[in-house]
Amino acid sequence: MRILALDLGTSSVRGLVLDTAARPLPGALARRPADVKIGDDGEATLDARAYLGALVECLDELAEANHLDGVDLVVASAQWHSVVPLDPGGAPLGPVLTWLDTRPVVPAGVRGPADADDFHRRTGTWWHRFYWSVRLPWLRDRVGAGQVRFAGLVEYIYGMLLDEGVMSISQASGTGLLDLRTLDWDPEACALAGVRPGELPALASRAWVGRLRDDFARRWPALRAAGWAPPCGDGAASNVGSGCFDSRRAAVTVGTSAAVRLVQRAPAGAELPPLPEELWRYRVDHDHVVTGTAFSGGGNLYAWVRREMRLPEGPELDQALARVPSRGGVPADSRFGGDRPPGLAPAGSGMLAGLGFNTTSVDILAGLMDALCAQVAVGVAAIESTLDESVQVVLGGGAVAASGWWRRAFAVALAPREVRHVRNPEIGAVGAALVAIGRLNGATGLERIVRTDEDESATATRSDRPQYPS
Ligand SMILES: Nc1ncnc2c1ncn2[C@@H]1O[C@H](COP(=O)(O)OP(=O)(O)OP(=O)(O)O)[C@@H](O)[C@H]1O
Ligand SMILES: O=C(O)[C@H](O)[C@@H](O)[C@H](O)[C@H](O)CO
Repeated sequence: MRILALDLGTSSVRGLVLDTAARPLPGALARRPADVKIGDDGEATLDARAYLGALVECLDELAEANHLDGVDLVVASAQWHSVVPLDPGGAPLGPVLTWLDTRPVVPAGVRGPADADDFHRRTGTWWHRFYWSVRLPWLRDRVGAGQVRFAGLVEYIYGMLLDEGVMSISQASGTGLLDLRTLDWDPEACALAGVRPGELPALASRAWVGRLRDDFARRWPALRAAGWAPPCGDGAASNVGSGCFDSRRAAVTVGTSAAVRLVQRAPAGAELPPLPEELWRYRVDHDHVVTGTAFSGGGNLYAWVRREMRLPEGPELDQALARVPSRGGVPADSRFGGDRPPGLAPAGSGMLAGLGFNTTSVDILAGLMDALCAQVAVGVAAIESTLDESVQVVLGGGAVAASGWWRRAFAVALAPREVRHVRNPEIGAVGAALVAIGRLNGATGLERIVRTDEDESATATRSDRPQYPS
């Protein structure tokens, strides 16, 4: 048995083939960049058709190299919170609003949830521009009077590729419209969203399995008989792929964006664990919740410095960074993309301070990376506030896989906690596979988790190493 894992990320779309234990098979990876359109007004959108096209190209590439042979399960780690308006035939009526889009505003004159604390406990979210309770009325105003339904990016894609389009419990929880205990749409959140029956995707049952539509099965015959599992929210998948699926370990993931989260068992219908007021909560699956805080600045900060300043690359960058101690970069505010909920700072809230004639692009990068470490440290403390003991922290994601300096800065910011690191940058894909095959017990499929102070040890195997340039 082989597993095809799709990673529907923000800066790229990837398809990877994994073995039965959810270990990536060497060389079986196809990747296409995704092009987020960023506007000065807070726009951050993706073109749905172009994104689907990029995924189709990834699968064509894997099929061409016969990597899809023997695949019988397809899983996906997909970005949470995105939304695209669709016409009744499933065609996009506009671009996909991503998590980074800060334009939606709460409508004037509308009273929010009757009991904001209870709303937060039930949905794990707030009445905030980030969630569908605010995004759908804003989008509806823009698409005009015709018939419309709403889907996330992955529901649009599955709707095009598969014989039946549904929304997984994990993806639905990222909308902010799901009651996390009953696993049904929350009536008050849906009323705030102004959503009518039939305008939201159907929720996938625990046993749901999708199949490729005939035209795509002809294109990729190796996938004709494969079952497609309900997609997992990328944050949830990243925790599981980092080996963090119980209260002992929190995952810090730095991909395009960043987050710190804790997975806990909470079967459907059971009472949920306590939720600190500054943290969100979503679902991994029918049996687990994930609680945490996220930041819009992550690997995109590195991408910005690289694009806008003369940042050295590869070993030259590593050597220049080695001269900057942790907390030695310029004082910085990394909120270039604005606040994530519950914060309200708009896009463009980043800041650099203490610049001098000797300041280099590397000092600026270090300051921005350190600023994120400090935000994450506050998040870890909030997560620990509901637990009896402090957590072990596992770092993962493409950006920390590529940057030893960032890993060491996290270890300093999170001390005295034990900080470990997953070398494999494909934690989302691995995690989505582990969730789909029900192996949330750590027995198999996880890349070796190493201590950050063992990072540069000569024991790293080729497949352990980051696949991104430094
Ligand atoms: N040397 C480096 N130092 C810091 N960040 C880096 C480095 N090299 C790459 N990155 C960043 O890593 C990010 C890519 O990570 P990853 O592939 O996990 O993201 P993604 O899956 O697209 O994002 P997300 O999961 O948030 O949607 C990019 O934002 C890139 O700028
Ligand atoms: O846990 C997380 O990582 C966040 O909650 C998500 O908001 C992701 O950042 C988003 O899906 C973009 O990838």
